Amino acid sequence: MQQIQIDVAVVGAGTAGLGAYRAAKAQGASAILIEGGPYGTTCARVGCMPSKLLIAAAEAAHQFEKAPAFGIEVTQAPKINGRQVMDRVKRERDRFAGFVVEAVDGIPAEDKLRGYAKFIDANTLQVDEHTEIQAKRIVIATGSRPTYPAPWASLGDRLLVNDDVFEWDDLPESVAVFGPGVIGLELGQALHRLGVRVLMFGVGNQVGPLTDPSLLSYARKVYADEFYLDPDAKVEVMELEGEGDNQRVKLGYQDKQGDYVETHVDYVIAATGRRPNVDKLGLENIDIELDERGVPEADHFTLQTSVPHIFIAGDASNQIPLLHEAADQGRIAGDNAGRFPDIRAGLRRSPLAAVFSDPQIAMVGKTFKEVDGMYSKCNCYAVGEVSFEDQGRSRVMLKNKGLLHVYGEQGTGLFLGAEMIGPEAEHIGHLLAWAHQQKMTVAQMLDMPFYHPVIEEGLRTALRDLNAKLHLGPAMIEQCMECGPGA
Ligand SMILES: Cc1cc2nc3c(=O)[nH]c(=O)nc-3n(C[C@H](O)[C@H](O)[C@H](O)COP(=O)(O)OP(=O)(O)OC[C@H]3O[C@@H](n4cnc5c(N)ncnc54)[C@H](O)[C@@H]3O)c2cc1C
Ligand SMILES: NC(=O)c1ccc[n+]([C@@H]2O[C@H](COP(=O)([O-])OP(=O)(O)OC[C@H]3O[C@@H](n4cnc5c(N)ncnc54)[C@H](O)[C@@H]3O)[C@@H](O)[C@H]2O)c1
Repeated sequence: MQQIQIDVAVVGAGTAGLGAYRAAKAQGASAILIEGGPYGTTCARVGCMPSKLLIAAAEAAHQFEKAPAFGIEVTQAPKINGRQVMDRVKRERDRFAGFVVEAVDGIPAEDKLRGYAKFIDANTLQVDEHTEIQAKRIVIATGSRPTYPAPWASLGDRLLVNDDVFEWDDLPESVAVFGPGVIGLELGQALHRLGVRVLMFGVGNQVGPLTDPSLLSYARKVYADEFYLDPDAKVEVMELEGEGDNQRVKLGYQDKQGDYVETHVDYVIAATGRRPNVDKLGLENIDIELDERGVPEADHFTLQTSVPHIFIAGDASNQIPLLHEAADQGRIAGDNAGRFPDIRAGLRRSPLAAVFSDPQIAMVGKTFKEVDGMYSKCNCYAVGEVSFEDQGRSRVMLKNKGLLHVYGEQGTGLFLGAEMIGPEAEHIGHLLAWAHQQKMTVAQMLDMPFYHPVIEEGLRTALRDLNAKLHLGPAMIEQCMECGPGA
């Protein structure tokens, strides 16, 4: 067995691991990057980028459906060429992943090791059967993987996860998507718009990451108006039928009226959540504090675990499984592993998440659930609201579906957070996150410029409503003419 002695070992060469490696090296430490799977990162290979490529194709197809409402006749139904759709998705995906692989190629060979690492003790990692590493400090950056109920595995290759979808050469005729969370909504709606028959099933009425009851019920309706979505489904039968190319998945479920329905789909896509890749790391060999999911507990600002020289970053940390968070956490964990024991608190930005469904969803700062949990006893928060159904620019563009709630603190007028389902939520979410990180009050946000006619005028309406409800500004004027028509 090869023996290696190193200052910092980074386990996992995804977004968090690459950042951790660079940050540790920048501190002058010797470092090694260990990767068991393919280089290229989850985000570029099977996550953010291919999903957005599929959505982009779906949006192009959807324009034809919207055109008649503007008076533009579409005389022939658009032909969606599934092979060409998937070809572009994979070609562009490979280009993005290729950039990452090129960056990894630029890392000196002696700093890279292929294979799966596991802990032998708190300073020793074994990589496959070929190498033992003695590391003074270790960063766990092993990412996450899809999780689904074990019995579903009996569906064999008719059960898919996101990774499999992006390997398709052609689009199937039909799929059942389980889990109307972030991945399910994005993939399911895109496939529907690309002509695939989509049935989407959830549990407990949850849709996307929303926690605000009004927005949740809006979301349930708006997506269900477009494709079959039952967020609290009762699926009684899910089994394989037929052989070879004729094989299908038979589904038996109670529809929303309570009637039993039987149907067949080509594939079941499990989008029922992800679990951190820490279960095969040999954590039982080290005395480390774990949370209820078996993930090492870590300080939010330093990413240090209960074992001082072990840090954790990215999806593996079970904190906020998003790309920009993985990048930030990787940098902080690597920097601290490099400079150990003189560790520093890193910058943790205001929470921001976006779902690229249509309408989009954005979550900023504290969620409704968090705000309500912290402030409801003293009755010291208020909610400002705008509906995008009558909002000027949204109506102009026929994107007038959605609702925005902004939360503020009574007394101080501090902006606490927001949940949104609606047009351009990815951009409104950024404005709100920047304001949140600057710790702005609602009044300060209202002092900022708003152009006309733009969707952001809807945000201004919600902020004015909030300011009034916080008793810090005048009551809302129903038809505010100086605000601009439809603002
Ligand atoms: C379909 C989908 C869409 C997404 N869309 C978005 C989006 O639009 N925006 C966004 O912000 N986020 C999105 N995400 C989330 C984002 O992709 C992840 O948060 C991010 O990629 C996590 O990075 P990471 O470095 O923690 O993990 P990864 O990039 O997965 O890296 C972990 C690496 O560790 C390796 N590894 C695991 N165990 C071991 C071991 N024992 N030894 C050695 N190596 C090991 C793995 O092979 C992997 O390469 C999406 C995710 C999915 C699945
Ligand atoms: N746009 C983005 O930023 C983006 C896109 C995709 C993924 N991601 C990241 O990936 C993470 C994982 O996404 P995800 O969609 O897998 O998880 P998720 O937690 O967002 O959604 C899982 C959904 O599955 C449902 N569910 C659980 N068990 C079920 C069952 N047996 N049957 C039917 N439904 C069931 C849950 O109620 C939930 O709605 C997200 O939290 C997000 O951080 C981000």
